[in-house]
Amino acid sequence: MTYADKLLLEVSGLSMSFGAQRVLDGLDLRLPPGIHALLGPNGAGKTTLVNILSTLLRPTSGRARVLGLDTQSDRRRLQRRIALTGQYAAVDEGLSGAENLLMMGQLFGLSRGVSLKRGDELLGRFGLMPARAARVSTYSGGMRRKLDLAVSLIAEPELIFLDEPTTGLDTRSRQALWDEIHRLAGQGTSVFLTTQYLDEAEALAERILVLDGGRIVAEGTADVLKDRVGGTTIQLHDDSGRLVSEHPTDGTTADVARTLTGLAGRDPGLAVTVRKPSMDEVFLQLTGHVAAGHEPTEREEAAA
Ligand SMILES: Nc1ncnc2c1ncn2[C@@H]1O[C@H](COP(=O)(O)OP(=O)(O)OP(=O)(O)O)[C@@H](O)[C@H]1O
Repeated sequence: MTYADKLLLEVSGLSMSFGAQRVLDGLDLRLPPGIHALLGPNGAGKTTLVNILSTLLRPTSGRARVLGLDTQSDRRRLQRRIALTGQYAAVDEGLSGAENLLMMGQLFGLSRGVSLKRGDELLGRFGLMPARAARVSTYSGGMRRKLDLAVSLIAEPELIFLDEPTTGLDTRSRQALWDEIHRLAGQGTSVFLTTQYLDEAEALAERILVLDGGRIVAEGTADVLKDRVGGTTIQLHDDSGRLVSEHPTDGTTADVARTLTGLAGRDPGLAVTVRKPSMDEVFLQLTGHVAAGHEPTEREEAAA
């Protein structure tokens, strides 16, 4: 097995333009198997990248290998090993949930019996058993999204692309999807998801990629990205909550104790907080603008 075979994704010099608009601008990426989140604001090019990686779209230039296969020349072979769940549920409205799963299972070469069995397992896992025989046209948005995910999992892909999987879902459905993504990862399926939500990227992904201006502007674990933006600090506040001073720390008990010993003599009455920058602050620092759906805090406005 070559090194490239062990990589989940390998992208070099990838660019995509629509007319005069350059959406991706010479992207380079090498990712191992695992859960990866592509984070970026509206229009950053997340869907465009996912569509290229999942073979739906041909890049203007550059190349991408997924699971060791070229997205253009090995298109067919690659399509059998990946699944894509889009922002808009792509299931047949006229069929029931069970029929959609049966159809997709058979399309992927599974027998009728196996398709039905696996389909019912998936319906159960997503809490859709009561709606098993109901037409999808009667499903709520959240139910459709879950069915969409179930449909893309029936062939047990090695890699699943989830394009903004929880956009528009209520908190409970969102949590159910998060749980399912963790479960998938636990059984060895890799996940490449896009999101505009920092908390989602932080909760799910081992590695976060920040896409902005057609390029990956940062890459790493949530902790690594937070460290790039100044890391952990000890903050001291007075009675009225005003920030009096802020001191860098590595966050360990030894370092916090040492720092506080020095400070306690000077300001014995102040309140202490040990604080890591939020993913929102990280996003602002890395891209120069706030993330979608986020009201900037005073602190972030000051930082901008
Ligand atoms: N087929 C297309 N033809 C022309 N322009 C396109 C096409 N697809 C995408 N674009 C443009 O490319 C840019 C990036 O779009 P894309 O959907 O990849 O962004 P995104 O990061 O997924 O955004 P969102 O979070 O809003 O889904 C946008 O300005 C969009 O209008």
